[in-house]
Amino acid sequence: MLVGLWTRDVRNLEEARIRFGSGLNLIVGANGSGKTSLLEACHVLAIGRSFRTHRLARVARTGVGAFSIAGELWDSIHGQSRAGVEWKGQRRSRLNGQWLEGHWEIARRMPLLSVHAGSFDLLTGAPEERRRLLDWGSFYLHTDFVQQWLLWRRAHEQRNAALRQQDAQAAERFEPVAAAAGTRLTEMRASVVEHLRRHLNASATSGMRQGLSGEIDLAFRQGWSENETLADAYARGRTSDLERRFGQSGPQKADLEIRLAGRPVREASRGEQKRVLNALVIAQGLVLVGINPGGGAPLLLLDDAVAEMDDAGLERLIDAIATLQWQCLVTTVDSEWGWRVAKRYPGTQMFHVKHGAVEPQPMAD
Ligand SMILES: Nc1ncnc2c1ncn2[C@@H]1O[C@H](COP(=O)(O)OP(=O)(O)OP(=O)(O)O)[C@@H](O)[C@H]1O
Repeated sequence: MLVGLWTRDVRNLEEARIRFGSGLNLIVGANGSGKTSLLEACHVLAIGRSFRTHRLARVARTGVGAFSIAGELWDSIHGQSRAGVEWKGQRRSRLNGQWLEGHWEIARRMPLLSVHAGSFDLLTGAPEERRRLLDWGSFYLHTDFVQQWLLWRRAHEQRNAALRQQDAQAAERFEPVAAAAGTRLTEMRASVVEHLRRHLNASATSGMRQGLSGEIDLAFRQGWSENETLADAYARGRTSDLERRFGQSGPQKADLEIRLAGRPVREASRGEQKRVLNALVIAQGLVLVGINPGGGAPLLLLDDAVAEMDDAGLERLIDAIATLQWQCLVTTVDSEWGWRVAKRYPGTQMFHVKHGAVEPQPMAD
């Protein structure tokens, strides 16, 4: 749970200090006030990346060239932790006063899920987006994920470098490690698909699926022929890989096919896609909770919740989150909608954002 957040020089937010509630937190403000920037700060703190840009430099307030974000976290395994991330030409992360090598340790203590304008890329964009979903799940489900992923990526890049240099012997030398780590990585990804598939059809997502023309189904493509091992795929493809100067099969080619009513979800309507996204995000959260009951509940970020969804769809999503008792930050320009939600779910916290300043809103009786 994200108990408190402090940010400096994140986009138009000069400085913000917030104590969040453990349930629904509504962030209300006009267009351009800084609502998405606040969610972006949470995302950077949790994952070390933004959901709006690959370049953290862009997150820093124009003219400043640096930003800092700190959070007070709580989970049932570690108790209270203090996490921080700052950027000044490069990213540095720290946990409980110690500088970290990467950002993994914070991600583990702050599992986060988000739905925002870019989330549609998961359904309609490049396979990379869906591989990221599979790797996200593998990270939480399997303790050897980081080790195997780093092993595979290094061996894969070394093999590709050898292919570029037309050195068949060197390429072959990296294949055993790439095949072993790549096979394990693929097993983990397949297990995530199984978990997601099960939760997608669970009762917790039934509200999100209501009104859809059929079932949501997932099919995993591992990145090479199902009829051979990865070691065999590397060996069989080596001559052709040398001609092309890069490896054509392996985990870097994996994809997840998402189908609605038997058709690729990219052909579904925007409203249907939004429901599929919402069902997927709840399924992801259930995967986390399933690993660590009681301690693994995610922080959910919903940017511009009212956009692109009918009232019934939105109501069912908020209902599901409230029932599951997950912490959730929801932004909206619609303060009337915000007050309605706050009235319906006791314990909801409300914040108002105006010209980059965030203020808690006292709740009406
Ligand atoms: N690096 C930056 N430095 C300063 N301001 C920035 C930076 N990047 C974006 N902005 C500005 O910050 C403001 C807040 O943007 P943000 O996307 O957070 O608004 P929002 O409240 O989510 O708006 P909307 O409701 O329209 O989505 C915008 O005016 C934007 O132009």
